[in-house]
Amino acid sequence: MNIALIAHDRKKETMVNFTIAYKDILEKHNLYATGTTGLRIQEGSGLNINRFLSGPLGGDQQIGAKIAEEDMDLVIFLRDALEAQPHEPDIQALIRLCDVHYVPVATNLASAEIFIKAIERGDLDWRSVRKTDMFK
Ligand SMILES: O=C(CO)COP(=O)(O)O
Repeated sequence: MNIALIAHDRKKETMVNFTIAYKDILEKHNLYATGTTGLRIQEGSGLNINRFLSGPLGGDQQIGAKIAEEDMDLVIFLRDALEAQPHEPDIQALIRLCDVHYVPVATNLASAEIFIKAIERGDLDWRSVRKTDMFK
């Protein structure tokens, strides 16, 4: 399964700790991240991450493109809801595309933990069916 991991600056430590805590699950999947988040995860957890550009430089849009192409199965986006981001339109666009394409998206740690356990149980296995059938 393809999983995107994104965190705003004040949530990056939480993201790193999350990936360390769930490394045994995450390492079975293809992991993608925006630039700085990906670097921090790699350094902190040792997980292998496919890194895009930093968010403000277009990384959210690059992940959005994968969502639009039905090539992303889960997005964990630990947003900072208390600080304005210069690239807010990109963030909104990414989340909008998750809704358009039925991609589960967790925007805080509590929902991220539920999704990661759901993946382990196989609750998101329907994604592979959608990928092959829906956009033929
Ligand atoms: O800004 C981001 C998401 O909107 C994250 O980008 P970085 O991972 O490069 O900090």
